[in-house]
Amino acid sequence: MTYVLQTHRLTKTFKGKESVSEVSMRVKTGEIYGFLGPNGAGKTTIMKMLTNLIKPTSGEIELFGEKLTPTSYSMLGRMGSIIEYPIFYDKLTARANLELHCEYMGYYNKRAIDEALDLVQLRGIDGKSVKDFSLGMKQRLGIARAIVTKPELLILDEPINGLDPIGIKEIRQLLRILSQEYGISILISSHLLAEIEQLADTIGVINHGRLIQEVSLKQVRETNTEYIEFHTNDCVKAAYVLSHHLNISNIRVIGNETIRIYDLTTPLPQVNKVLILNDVAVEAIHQKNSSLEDYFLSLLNGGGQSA
Ligand SMILES: Nc1ncnc2c1ncn2[C@@H]1O[C@H](COP(=O)(O)OP(=O)(O)OP(=O)(O)O)[C@@H](O)[C@H]1O
Repeated sequence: MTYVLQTHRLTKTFKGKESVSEVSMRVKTGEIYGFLGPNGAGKTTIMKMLTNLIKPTSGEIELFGEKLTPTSYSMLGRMGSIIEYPIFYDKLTARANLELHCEYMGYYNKRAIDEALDLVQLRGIDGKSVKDFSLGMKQRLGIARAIVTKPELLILDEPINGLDPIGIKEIRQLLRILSQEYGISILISSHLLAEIEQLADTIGVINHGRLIQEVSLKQVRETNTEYIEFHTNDCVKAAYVLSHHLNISNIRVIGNETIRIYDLTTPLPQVNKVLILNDVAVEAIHQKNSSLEDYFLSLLNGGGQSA
């Protein structure tokens, strides 16, 4: 397994307050990694450090297997990014903006601009001034600018924020093409699970500057589709009985009185019986379907610890 990007205890402090705290994340080469967290969680700050726009207070960043330093210019040339809102020279045309960017990056390949414009479906209107572009068109032009120099890694900060459903679908399709057909690794952030769950291979959940969880979506889907839930006044004892008498380890304790069992190999009546036989008071035991949303919400709300 190779990683295109890794951070080691990455931390950023602004005026004595930690906005990013000891984040150690790993993005596999070729995957789409979704950064999920509410506004203010620290996503943009991390992305700014990854692209050398701001300097970490402590910790390390490794890109393409090498440590990022303030002078890693060649490494930055292997990345494309949109951090916060993409800014253009408004009076210039879309094509002129891309030409300027290529010049700035020292990248000279006449065909690359046409290819990037084709990919984001702006080829026919690339002679228009950017000031006449809609938000969706600007986002697509931002992606064209990020990919025109043929990067191996794309870093996109909320690229679908503010777009209508059609615009969101277009960007999603485009990112899938970039990943699957061009083999570009992508790190994308969003505060909405629905926006990235259809796209990402791995999700890193971030809240209050900390990486709470890094999981493969496939794994989450497999383990969180169905579960048995019950209430009890002794979660510790219940967890012990489940583990030692029924050999069930995939459980989640929610708050003080609720337990979820994600391993459904033992039928509900049997679970109930064994708990009662071992003097665990069980209330309202039932089988439920969980959604990905429940799973991530419980992480963000601080509830749930894997036993
Ligand atoms: N230059 C700065 N000076 C002081 N505080 C900052 C600065 N940049 C970011 N912060 C703070 O760091 C925290 C994380 O902000 P950040 O923008 O990284 O979050 P985010 O997850 O990207 O959220 P959003 O989606 O709203 O941008 C916030 O509390 C923010 O106020």
